[in-house]
Amino acid sequence: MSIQIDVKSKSFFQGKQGVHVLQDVHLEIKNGEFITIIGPSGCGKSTLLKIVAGLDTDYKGTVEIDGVQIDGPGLEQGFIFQEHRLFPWLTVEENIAANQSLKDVNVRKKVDELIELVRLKGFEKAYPKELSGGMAQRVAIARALLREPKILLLDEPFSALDAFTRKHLQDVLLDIWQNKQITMILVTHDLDEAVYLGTKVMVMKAKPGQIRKIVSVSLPFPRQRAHPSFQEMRQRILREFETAENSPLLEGLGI
Ligand SMILES: Nc1ncnc2c1ncn2[C@@H]1O[C@H](COP(=O)(O)OP(=O)(O)OP(=O)(O)O)[C@@H](O)[C@H]1O
Repeated sequence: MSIQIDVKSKSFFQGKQGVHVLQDVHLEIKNGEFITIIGPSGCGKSTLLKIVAGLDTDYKGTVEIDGVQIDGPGLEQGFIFQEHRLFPWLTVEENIAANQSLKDVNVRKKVDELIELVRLKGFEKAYPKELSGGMAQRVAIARALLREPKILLLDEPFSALDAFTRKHLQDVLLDIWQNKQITMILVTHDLDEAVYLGTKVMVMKAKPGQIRKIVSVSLPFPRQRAHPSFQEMRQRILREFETAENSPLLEGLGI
């Protein structure tokens, strides 16, 4: 599904104090694209994602999915948060099914397929407390996919995980994107992750949050992090941050 984002402005008000978070964010995302968003802390990445998810409708402008303006959360959009938000009292398969019955043959079939897709076979009956962080996040991804969203919105989904698990889940996500042809928007603080996954990397600037640059990444999948063309792309995006206003991000990248 294509997404037309036209956010003219977004502010938060606390009492009479207003924080101007987003200004003139215009972006067209084509069906099947994988957009990664990167930018300094507080520039409004999560706010923008919530607007596209229909979780925040209090802004000036419009967001359209396939030409239809959204006014709240819909079945088209799946949302994956930084923390997995699983129900601790439900097993893996029950969490994935959520409010649908596993006794329904169709639901059972879909849950089994998803367990296979997120590589959790053998853990169907496990409870969240028995899972690693990476496994729990895979359950959360499967749960979001059960509703067959056409758009998946991911807000720093792997940031709490160790580097090895993170790389593994990046590949799981690419598998899903290639198999299901879902339009993806992923917010990250990790430049490597942004370049590894995105068909386009959107670089934001802060105060107010705006698009600084959209860089197309035409490297073929699966991408090789050590390849010179990957490193060149990484450097090119990094240069977009080479201004004082974006220095907090550079610190976060350990550069
Ligand atoms: N519900 C809210 N009420 C008031 N202010 C908010 C609210 N949510 C976000 N903000 C403010 O809006 C700005 C943007 O927040 P947002 O979480 O979208 O940034 P971000 O780019 O995702 O940050 P980070 O990279 O640190 O997660 C911040 O200044 C934040 O304090």
